Amino acid sequence: MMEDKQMAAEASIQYIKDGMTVGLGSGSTVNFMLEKLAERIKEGLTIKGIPSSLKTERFAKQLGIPLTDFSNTTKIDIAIDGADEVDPNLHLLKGGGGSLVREKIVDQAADRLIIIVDSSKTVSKLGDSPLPVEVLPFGFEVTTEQIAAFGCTPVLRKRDGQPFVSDNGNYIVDCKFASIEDPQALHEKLKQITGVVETGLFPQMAHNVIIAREGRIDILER
Ligand SMILES: O=C(CO)[C@H](O)[C@H](O)COP(=O)(O)O
Repeated sequence: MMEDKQMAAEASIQYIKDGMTVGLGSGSTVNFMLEKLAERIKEGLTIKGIPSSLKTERFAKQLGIPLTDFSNTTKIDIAIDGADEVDPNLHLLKGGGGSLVREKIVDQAADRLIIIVDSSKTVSKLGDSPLPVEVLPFGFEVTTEQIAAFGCTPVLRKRDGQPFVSDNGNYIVDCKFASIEDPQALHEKLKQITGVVETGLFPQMAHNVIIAREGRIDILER
């Protein structure tokens, strides 16, 4: 049986039309979307993708999806991306895969952002998972203390015992808050810290969220 992530991913393909520039998100759910998109392209669909991570870029190239970049166009018709948490207002928490900065640039450039998730990602309030925050490596110790002052427990993300390094050469601090009452306000506060590059809070950005739950699809609209 098709898993829910794949089902949500495939349901997003209907929104992609001939001639579009498509923002390609990151993560395992997006990878299912890329596989289906590659099939449509082989059947004759003409699109160009702008990837939001080096991983997505590599996989899209492997699948034969034509790519472009912001040096050719700054207009994205539609972006399709995953998320780690989605609340009832369609605010998102992202960055579990560490691609939040490029994802936000791509998602914000899109006329329409479609999020694809399985039902495990739906929450009544954001903050069950730690909030990923991308920080400059220089002075990350200071930046992390300043982030903690907003009421969370920050943990520097590591891989093989070393700091995880994002596609942009930065670190990620995973910040566990008791709960996130106002995602926009928290995002704005964190962004005021000089060493913070970007937060994984994406409030008021998704136009649609496609949720697959035990083989059934729900499409939420903002
Ligand atoms: O924000 C992300 C990466 O930075 C991903 O979209 C998010 O982690 C969802 O991943 P998956 O589809 O593998 O569950």
